[in-house]
Amino acid sequence: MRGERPVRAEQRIRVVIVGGGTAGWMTAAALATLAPGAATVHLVESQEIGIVGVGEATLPHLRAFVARLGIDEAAFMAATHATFKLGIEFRDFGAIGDSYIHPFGSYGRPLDGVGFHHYWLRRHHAGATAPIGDYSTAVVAAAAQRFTRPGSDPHDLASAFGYAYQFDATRFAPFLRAHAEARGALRTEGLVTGVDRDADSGDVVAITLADGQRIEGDLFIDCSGFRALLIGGAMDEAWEDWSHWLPCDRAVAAPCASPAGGIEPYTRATAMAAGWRWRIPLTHRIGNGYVYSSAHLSEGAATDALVDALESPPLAEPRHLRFRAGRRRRSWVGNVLSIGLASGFLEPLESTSIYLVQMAITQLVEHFPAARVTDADRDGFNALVDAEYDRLRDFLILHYHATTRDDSPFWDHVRTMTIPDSLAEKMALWRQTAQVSRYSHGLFLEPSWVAVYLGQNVVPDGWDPRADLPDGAALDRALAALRGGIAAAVATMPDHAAYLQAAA
Ligand SMILES: Cc1cc2nc3c(=O)[nH]c(=O)nc-3n(C[C@H](O)[C@H](O)[C@H](O)COP(=O)(O)OP(=O)(O)OC[C@H]3O[C@@H](n4cnc5c(N)ncnc54)[C@H](O)[C@@H]3O)c2cc1C
Repeated sequence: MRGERPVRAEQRIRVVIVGGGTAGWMTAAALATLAPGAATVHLVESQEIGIVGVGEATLPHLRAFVARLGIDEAAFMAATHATFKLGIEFRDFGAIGDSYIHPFGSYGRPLDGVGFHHYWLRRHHAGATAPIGDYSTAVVAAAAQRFTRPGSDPHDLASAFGYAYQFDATRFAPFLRAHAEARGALRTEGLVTGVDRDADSGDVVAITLADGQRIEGDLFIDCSGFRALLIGGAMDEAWEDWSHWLPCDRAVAAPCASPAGGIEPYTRATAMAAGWRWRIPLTHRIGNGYVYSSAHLSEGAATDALVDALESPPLAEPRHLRFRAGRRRRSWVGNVLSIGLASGFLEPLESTSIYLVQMAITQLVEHFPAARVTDADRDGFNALVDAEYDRLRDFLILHYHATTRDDSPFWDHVRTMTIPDSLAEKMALWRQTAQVSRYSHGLFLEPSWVAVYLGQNVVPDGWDPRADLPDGAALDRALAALRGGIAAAVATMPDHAAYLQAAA
């Protein structure tokens, strides 16, 4: 599998996956479903070690994964106690008391090729008070706790949004396991204790387990989580550390009972003294956690702050997790490819980890060697993974850096720290021209950046001059009609909790 060495033409490629968390079973399910003629799949996991098992909020892309694997959405949602998600509400980030929703979907509609937010900025600077969220169907529906699946006409305002899921992460991997095993994936329970490498090529040829079993393969996928047994251990691939920009390195998590009333179709992130707290409503409980910087807060104080903030007593002992922001210098080295926490970690502020797993799997399936793996395949894969990680890193840093908070050492640090040049350039472009750096693929396109910039009070003084062309009164009427149309469309949507019940 290395360089130009042909793979064994007479057989399917033997894929060995180390790790049975979300990353491992997503990979196994995808390969068993999408490449059954090309690969055999053998997954090794150790229940003694267990899985991270947090990761309850997702992005709309997961729907495509579920659909492509032929998974029935209703069955998947029932098995994982899932709710629908229209975006993330950020509280207290730009300043204490502030709140905005980063929606899955656009604001308004572009007019004559000019983005809607330019028109909004023009009217905002003229004194108009309606927040930009009033022009997003996802924001208005989320705030009203209403939900329906979008229709197929993208020009219809009522359909101008996407949705994702909030689910019980401990149930996702077992659900996918059943799917993968039904399609021929093999599973072995055991602790990996050794890795055999070819002396000449450096490729991994086999892993050995504590009970002496030896499992050979052609392609090894490291889904061993933070342990990174193959990519970090055997291949010793360097780690690029980003903790100077993203200092949160701990989390404490605890579920609590759902309050009476509705179920919010959105995740909430509330800024705290030394990080932020998530709140994720599922059908049977609320998931909560405090992501914090251990340089600024002790474990005990973080736990107390989380428990104090819960709506009801915790349903389980608080769980403590440790991590570091960053990524492997290369995710695919030789015949070892890392997916999930083994390849990198970005805190869950924008629910990006499972997306990154999915993106890597999609690339793997697309690059899946028909006959041989070339350096170009590996380089192409690594370049895409790097680009995604680097852009997400900048997007997350923006949430911290774009603040006026000076109420704790943590917020003083992130407000005043030196940010990556790539983010400084993006912010300068926005401030000067109200333009968002464009890229054609990947995560978080223009509306997402607009949501966070405006939500955190980074408001440019100018806008695209073409937005000055329409007559002011006519523009006001058009904006009012848009708001009214969205409000009317949302008013016809069912209550989210009732919709879930009807769909169950
Ligand atoms: C606090 C926190 C909150 C998060 N929230 C979100 C979120 O809201 N949304 C989101 O998308 N993501 C979130 N994530 C990330 C998400 O949890 C992970 O991306 C996802 O669970 C994938 O984990 P994994 O499969 O890579 O690793 P793990 O779940 O750690 O699985 C590792 C596997 O490797 C196995 N293993 C390890 N060593 C050995 C060995 N020696 N022998 C055999 N097996 C071994 C383990 O048994 C396990 O099966 C969050 C992460 C954290 C830490």
